[in-house]
Amino acid sequence: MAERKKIIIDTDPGIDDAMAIFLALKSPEVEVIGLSTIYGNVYTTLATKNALHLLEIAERTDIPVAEGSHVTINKGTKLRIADFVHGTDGLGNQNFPPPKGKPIELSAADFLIQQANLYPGKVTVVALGPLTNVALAIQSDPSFVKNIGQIVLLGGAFAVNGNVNPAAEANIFGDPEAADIVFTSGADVLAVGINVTHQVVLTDADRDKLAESNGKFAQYLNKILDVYFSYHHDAYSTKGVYLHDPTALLAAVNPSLITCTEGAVRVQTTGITRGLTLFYNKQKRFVEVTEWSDKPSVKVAVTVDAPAVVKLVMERLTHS
Ligand SMILES: O=c1[nH]cnc2c1ncn2[C@@H]1O[C@H](CO)[C@@H](O)[C@H]1O
Repeated sequence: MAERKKIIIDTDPGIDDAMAIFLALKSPEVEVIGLSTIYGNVYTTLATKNALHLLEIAERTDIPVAEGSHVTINKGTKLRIADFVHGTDGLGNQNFPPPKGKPIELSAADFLIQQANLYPGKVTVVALGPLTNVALAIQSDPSFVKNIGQIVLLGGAFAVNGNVNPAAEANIFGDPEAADIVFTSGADVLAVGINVTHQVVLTDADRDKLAESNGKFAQYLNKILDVYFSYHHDAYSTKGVYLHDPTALLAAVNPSLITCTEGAVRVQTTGITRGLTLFYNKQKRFVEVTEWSDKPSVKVAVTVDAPAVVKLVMERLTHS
C-alpha cells in the first residue's frame, strides 16, 4: 500500500470542522499527525477544547493538539466569531462535558514548523480556519515554505460573492493579512473557495440517512447538525448545508475530486472589500508592474465532483 499522506488539520471546530476531522480519521489514504487550533467559528481557547473533545469522541487521544494564535497576525483582537453558524459552543449547543486532555506545549505555528522539519515535503496542512498559524510558521521559519508538502486551505470566494459580505469569505476575512502572506509565500498552496464548496450540499434526506445509521460518528453529527441546518435554512435558500470543510479535506485526500487553475492570488486588506481574494491567471502581460506581477502561482479549485464528495462523506461517516 502507498505511504499514507501525513496531514495536520488547522481547525476552528465548528460543525463542518467536526465532520472534516472525523472524515480524515476514517480516510485510509491519510494519517492525521496532529490538530492545530485557531479562532473563527469559535475563539481559540474553545477551538482547542473542541479539538480535544472530538478526538476523545473518536477515541484518538494519541493525536496531539497544538493551540494556535488568539489574535490576528497583526495582533488584532477584534475577531469575527461565527457562533451564529455553529452555536455558542461551536458544536451545535450540545453542552458536552469538558475534555480530559490537554494541548501540547508547542504553539500551533511551532508544531507546524517542527513537523515540516521532521518530514520534509511530506506533510500537508489542511487549513480550515483563518490562516494566522500558517502565516506565523512562514514568518518565523524561512525554510517552512520549502519543507511543508502542501497547504490545502478552505478559503476565498473566487469570482463569486463572499459569505461575510459580498466581497469576503469568512476564513480570509478573519485574517486577510495572514492570508496574503500564505498566498504569496511560494509554498505549494491549493485554495478551495466557496465558489466550489457551495456546490457540495448535504441534503435533509442525507441527514435522515445519517440519523438512521448506528455509526458513532453519524449519531454524533446528527445531534450537532441541527444548528448548522437551521442557519442554512435561514441564510440561504438551499435545502441542505454546504460541506465546506469536508470538501477541502477530501481535496487533500483525493485531488482528482476537483479541477484547478493556477495563478497569483492577492488579498485585499483595506476598505470595503477587505478580505476579497483576487486571482490573476497570468495570461495577459500588463504594461504596468502590478501587485501580482512577481508573485508565485498557487492552485485554485474551479470544479468539484460534488456527487462523489457527498457519497464519500456519507459512506465514511455512516460506516463507523
Ligand atoms: O455565513 C457565514 N458566515 C461566517 N462563516 C460562515 C458562514 N457560513 C459558513 N461559515 C463558516 O466559514 C467557513 C466557510 O466560509 C466554514 O468553516 C463555515 O463553517
